[in-house]
Amino acid sequence: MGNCWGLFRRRNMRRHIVLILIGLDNAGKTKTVNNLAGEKDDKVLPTVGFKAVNLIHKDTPVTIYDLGGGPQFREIWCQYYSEVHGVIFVIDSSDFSRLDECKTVLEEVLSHDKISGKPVLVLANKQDKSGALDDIDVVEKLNIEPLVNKYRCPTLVESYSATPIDSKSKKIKIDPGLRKGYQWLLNYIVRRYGDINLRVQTDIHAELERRKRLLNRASNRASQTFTALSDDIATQTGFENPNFGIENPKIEEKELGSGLIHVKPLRKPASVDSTITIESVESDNTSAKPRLSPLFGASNSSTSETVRIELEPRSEFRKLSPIIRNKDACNIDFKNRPQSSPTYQRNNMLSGKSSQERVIEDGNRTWNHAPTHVDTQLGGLREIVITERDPGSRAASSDIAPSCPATLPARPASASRLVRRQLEISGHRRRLSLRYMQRNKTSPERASMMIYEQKIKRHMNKGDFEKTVIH
Ligand SMILES: Nc1nc2c(ncn2[C@@H]2O[C@H](COP(=O)(O)OP(=O)(O)OP(=O)(O)O)[C@@H](O)[C@H]2O)c(=O)[nH]1
Ligand SMILES: [Mg+2]
Repeated sequence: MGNCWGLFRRRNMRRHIVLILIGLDNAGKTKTVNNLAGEKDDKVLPTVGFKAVNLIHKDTPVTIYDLGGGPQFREIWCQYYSEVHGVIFVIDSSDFSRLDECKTVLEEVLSHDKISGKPVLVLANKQDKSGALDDIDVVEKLNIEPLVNKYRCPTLVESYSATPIDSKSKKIKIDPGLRKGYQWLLNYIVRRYGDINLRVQTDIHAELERRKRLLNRASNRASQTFTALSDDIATQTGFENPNFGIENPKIEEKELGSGLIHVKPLRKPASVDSTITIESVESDNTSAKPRLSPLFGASNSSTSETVRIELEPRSEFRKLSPIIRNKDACNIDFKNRPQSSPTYQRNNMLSGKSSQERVIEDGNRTWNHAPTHVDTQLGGLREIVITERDPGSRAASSDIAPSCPATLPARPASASRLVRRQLEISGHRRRLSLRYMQRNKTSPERASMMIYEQKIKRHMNKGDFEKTVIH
């Protein structure tokens, strides 16, 4: 029974020997492997990259990787080290000028942690050339003995010639030295196949894991870049155009503050969250970078007004606005900043003294007590009120206020156009544009409002605003 089990195991144990064939360029590696494969080659060309040759040794498949020996190809040798059971290192024993280079390269190979301890066959090729070093000379010149001892590599050095002596003979002759060395290497591996193969499989697994980690890291980087890129694209192709020029800046002062702006997302957000960005630029300098929002920063404008922005529909408002809605309120504005805000403190200093009440009519509804903020320190800050749309007046509020010029279409295509139009109407010296951005729900910035300053971006969170009811 024990014998049957052993036979069964032996039959089912699939051996596959993998060898690597390396050495300096022009050493005769390809010629050697062709010789082993029984291929007659009159002329061989330098190997670019690698070539895999499949042979059979006593029913065991053998794969030999013939790698290019040029300096540019030596870097890829190590990519094969983990999966090989043994090494064939070929030397041109007639080329004395490259013996030092050869010695350095051999040490680099043997010292590699995926090679150390594996069997190595050193072949001293081109014995047919006069003055070629034989195997003993090669051992001496390349200092092979201490080298292989140091890296615990079982090694055999054989001299041979890859060019058959009888070149006219049709039958391929394998040099006895080559045959002997090759047989020794394969027999050594077969005898210790279990141990060597265990090491090979472990090394392959480790290498695969390493490559997987690298790939994951690379794909993470790629997705981050993609997210950043798509955000950028969303910003650039959303609804705003920071360099939009005001076509008709000469508008009567009396029209200031008139009109109602409807802000609506281009696409209804489904699985993504949304952020609105408000920014302003000087209208008389279209190439200027966006400056601090007139909501929160200094303004050179001497005018003061209220720009109303209506968001619709009501259910979308939370998604769109960074402001928390009051439980019982239906109107929300930006005017109350947190108490820590310098603007808020300045407002308090001026509390009510400079603020006026203004009534703005949109034709259907009257906006009472919409406070216009005048901040002397800020040089006439324009106040922007974002108001939730009254659901009862959906149809009416979808129209532009009658006080707007008649040339305007009933529903402009985008929020930025609406805002620009509002500013054109008001003749404001500064331009405001709205950005509609979609962000992944998991993004921590999903409910933030970006205020653009000259060079830096400031993120305003929900907590930066207070809810207010406008009666
Ligand atoms: N005289 C002689 N020439 C040989 C022998 N073996 C190879 N050559 C010649 O040496 C040259 C290089 O042989 P290759 O087999 O291409 O050498 P290689 O090591 O594969 O070179 P790379 O692919 O560039 O790394 C060829 O011109 C061969 O004909 C040999 O035993 N004797
Ligand atoms: Mg070659």
